[in-house]
Amino acid sequence: MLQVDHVSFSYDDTPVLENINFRVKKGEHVSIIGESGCGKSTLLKIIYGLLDIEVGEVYWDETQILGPLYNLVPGESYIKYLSQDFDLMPYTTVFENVSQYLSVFEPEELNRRTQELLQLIGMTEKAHAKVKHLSGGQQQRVALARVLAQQPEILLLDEPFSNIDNFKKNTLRCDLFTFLKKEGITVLTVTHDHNDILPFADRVFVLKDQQIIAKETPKNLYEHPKDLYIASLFGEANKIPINVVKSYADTKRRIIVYAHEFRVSGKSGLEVTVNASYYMGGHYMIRGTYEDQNITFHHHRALEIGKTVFLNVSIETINQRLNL
Ligand SMILES: Nc1ncnc2c1ncn2[C@@H]1O[C@H](COP(=O)(O)OP(=O)(O)OP(=O)(O)O)[C@@H](O)[C@H]1O
Repeated sequence: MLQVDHVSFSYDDTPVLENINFRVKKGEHVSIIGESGCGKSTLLKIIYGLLDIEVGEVYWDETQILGPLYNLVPGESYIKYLSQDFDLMPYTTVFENVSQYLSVFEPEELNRRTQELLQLIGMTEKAHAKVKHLSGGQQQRVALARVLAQQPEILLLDEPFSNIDNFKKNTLRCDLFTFLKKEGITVLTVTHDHNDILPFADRVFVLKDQQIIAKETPKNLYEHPKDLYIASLFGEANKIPINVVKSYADTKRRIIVYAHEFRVSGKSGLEVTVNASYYMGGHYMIRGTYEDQNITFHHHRALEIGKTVFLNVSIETINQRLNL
């Protein structure tokens, strides 16, 4: 089990993390999300032992993970950190990069394991290409296979698909997260992309103002976001009074509604003046105003600027947000 107890950290005099506490079970997959600059990468670096913490402790089972003051070479064999800096051997081949840490005394196993990992990252055909001739996205995939070849017990991934195009990303993330579960590897993934989180994470930790403000399953977090900050990590979201979309509701409570949950209707609901329509492929994203509040919603066609429309929300969505 990974145990992070009362961890606080500052860069010089700027506090970044304050009293962070959590446990991650063996084989669990946790996503760490939050706005840019909130300290996600810093947290991974602390767990890997790249930074010295002023307060708190990090343990993997019985072993304390210490920073560079106490441990000059970070990264014990049980833990691997895949950062934006891929740490590859550019003048050798993809195969050599991936197999470097496998035993040469078991050539068949070395070959089998390397081929398995090359297949996982979709690079079998590039096995004999030199790494320096690969694109950024291909190098990122090789870096991933290289850390997996070292069979870590815990894997820290910092934006693991940031350089990879959508076409490859969907297959890769599905194959990778299935592989990690099968191998029982504990994973912490820092990401901005909710497609990395919703289908794959067991739990999501949300960082804000130096603290973890939520530790939930992806489904709970998405369906019952505590505030707009959390909802906005999953897409465009709005906070509106219930009684405006359901006139019979005698409550002034406000709920969060994702942009795709609004329906445009004839004459009752949230009265919105349209300011702009943006083509998004499968739908238009419409920006408008209700009283002085900005509202974003989806619609199947563009709407005229200045037009007034009424938005409704289904009773199922309202009940879900109210936890009924
Ligand atoms: N080496 C450093 N020295 C000083 N400040 C730093 C250093 N590294 C990061 N910071 C600052 O610490 C804060 C947290 O940075 P961090 O990289 O952990 O954020 P993040 O949540 O991973 O951001 P992003 O999502 O943009 O990658 C930021 O304000 C950043 O500017």
